[in-house]
Amino acid sequence: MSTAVSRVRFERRPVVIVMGVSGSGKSTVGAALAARLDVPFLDADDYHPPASVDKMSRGIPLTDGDRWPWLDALGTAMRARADAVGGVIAGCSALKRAYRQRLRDTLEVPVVFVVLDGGRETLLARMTARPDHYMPPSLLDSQRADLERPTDDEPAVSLSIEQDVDTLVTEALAALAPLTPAAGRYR
Ligand SMILES: Nc1ncnc2c1ncn2[C@@H]1O[C@H](COP(=O)(O)OP(=O)(O)OP(=O)(O)O)[C@@H](O)[C@H]1O
Ligand SMILES: O=C(O)[C@H](O)[C@@H](O)[C@H](O)[C@H](O)CO
Repeated sequence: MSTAVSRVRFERRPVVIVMGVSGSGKSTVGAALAARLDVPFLDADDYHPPASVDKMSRGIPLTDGDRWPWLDALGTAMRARADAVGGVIAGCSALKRAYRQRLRDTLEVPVVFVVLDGGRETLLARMTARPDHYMPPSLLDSQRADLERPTDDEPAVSLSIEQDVDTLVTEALAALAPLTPAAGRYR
């Protein structure tokens, strides 16, 4: 857990971005965490324009220029949920520090990044086994090259993906609980 995360106090309920490279489990862990916290889950995959999905499915990595409007669309949608419901979880690669800062600037409320971190072999195996996803395993190395892990001054909790989903959710809940007002705690 970073020093910065211990200073976060959620206003009502958790506002969290589950981040990591493709295949790290953002959609799976993010949705399970949101269900436990009883907050909406937004999958960043749903915010890409068709041209970006087409690009990735042809094995071409996205550029910063492709990603800025996508990050802004996701951040705006998260902000609306945070305002309406008090909390929200998103699954978003958020690979670079500047992307995370852009999301934080759009959100304007405290957010914690839950980083799903793991080795190339595990990631490749999970991407290869996954049926019907537009993201080809050939893009894993560019994802890993783009990844800038959060530093201590960013509000982030890092978890190892070499554990089952239930364990990851339990660990994330344990990290988030002290930051959450009692009335907003999960059921
Ligand atoms: N901790 C885990 N243990 C075992 N399998 C997992 C775990 N987390 C995710 N998986 C599986 O690995 C695959 C990738 O997970 P998922 O699609 O959630 O990743 P993702 O980060 O959202 O990927 P992408 O960014 O490419 O959409 C899925 O088939 C999922 O069921
Ligand atoms: O920033 C990016 O390159 C993209 O967000 C990718 O990470 C994909 O969207 C996702 O991982 C595949 O589903």
